[in-house]
Amino acid sequence: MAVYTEPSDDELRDFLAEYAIGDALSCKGIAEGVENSNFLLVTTQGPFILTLYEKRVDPADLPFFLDLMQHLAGKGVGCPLPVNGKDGRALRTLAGRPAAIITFLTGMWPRKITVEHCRALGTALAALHVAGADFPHVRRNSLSLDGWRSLAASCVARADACEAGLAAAITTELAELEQAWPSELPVGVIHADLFPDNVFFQDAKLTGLIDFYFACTDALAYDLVICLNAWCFEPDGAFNATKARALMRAYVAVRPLNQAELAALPVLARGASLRFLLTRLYDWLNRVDGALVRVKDPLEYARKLRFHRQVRDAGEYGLD
Ligand SMILES: Nc1ncnc2c1ncn2[C@@H]1O[C@H](COP(=O)(O)OP(=O)(O)OP(=O)(O)O)[C@@H](O)[C@H]1O
Ligand SMILES: N[C@@H](CCO)C(=O)O
Repeated sequence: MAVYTEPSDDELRDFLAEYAIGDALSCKGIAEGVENSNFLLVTTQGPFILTLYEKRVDPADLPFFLDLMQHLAGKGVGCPLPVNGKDGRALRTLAGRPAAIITFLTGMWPRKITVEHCRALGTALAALHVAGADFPHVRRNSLSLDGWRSLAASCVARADACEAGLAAAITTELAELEQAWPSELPVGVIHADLFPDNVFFQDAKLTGLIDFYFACTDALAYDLVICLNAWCFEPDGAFNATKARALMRAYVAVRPLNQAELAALPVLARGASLRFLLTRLYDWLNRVDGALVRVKDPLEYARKLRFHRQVRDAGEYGLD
C-alpha cells in the first residue's frame, strides 16, 4: 500500500479550494505503487489522481516531470496531464509534501503479459522517444553508474543476508560496467521505469503511460532494455524470446537502432538489471517491519543479471 502521507480533511479542503475542478465527492488512498502517496480524487467533474511526492523524489525535479507529461500529451502520447490551479500552477504543497493533481487515465495495467502487450509497448516506447526529441529540459539520470556506486556501497556489507554471494556479484558487476558502459549512444528523454504497472490497456489497446517520476535524459536504448527486463521474463524467471522479439521489432519499426546501440544492448541490459537489483536490495535491507509497503524481490533482478551476462549479441533478444 503506498499511502505514506494522509492529509487531514481541513488540509485537503484548503488544497482543493486552489483548483477549479468542481466539488470533491471522495478521495481514497490507492493501494498500488511504492514510491509516492496516491489518491483517487473524484469531484463533480470526474476522477483525478492526487499525488504527494515522497522521499525518492527531489522537489527540484518536479517541474521536469510535470512539463514532460505536458509535452508528451501535446504530441499525442497517451499520458496524464498535470492540472493547473486557479493561479496557473500545477505544483503546490499538501500536508508538508510537494503535491499535484493529474488527469485520470482510463484502462488497467496488464496482470498477465502477452506477446501483443509487448508489441504495443515497443511501439509506444519508440513513440515516446521520438516525441521527447525536442523536449527542451535535461535531467541527469541519478540512477546510472554514480547512483549504482553509492547504492552498492551502502548495501554490499549486508547483501549476503539476502543471498549468499550477492555482495561479490554486485562488486564484480559494477567494476565491469564501469569499464564497459557506453557513452556515445543516442540520448534523449527516457521513462526509466516502464514496468507493466505503469502501462495501461483497454480491450488489448494501449491507452497510455503513467508514473514519469524517474524520467531523465539518458541513452534511449537503455529504456528499451529496462522494458525487456520488466516484460519479457516469465514469473518462473525464464526469458521469453517471443515476447522480446515482439517488443524489439515493434520498437525498431518506429525508431531503428544504430550499430552502436545494437552492440551495446547486452551491457545495457546488465546495467538495467543492476539498477533494479540495487534499489530493491536497498529497500529490502532497510524495510520497516509492519509498514504496509510490499518490498519487491531483489533476487528477481540478480537472476536477470546472470542471464544477460551470458548473452553474446542482440540476436538473442530478437534483433539481427
Ligand atoms: N493518471 C492516472 N490515472 C489512473 N490511475 C492512476 C494514474 N496515476 C496513478 N494511478 C494509479 O495509482 C497507482 C500508483 O501510481 P504510480 O505507479 O504513479 O505510483 P508510484 O508510487 O510512483 O509507484 P511505482 O513507482 O512503484 O510504480 C497506479 O498503479 C494506478 O492504479
Ligand atoms: N519498478 C520498480 C519499482 C518502482 O520504481 C521495481 O520494480 O523495482
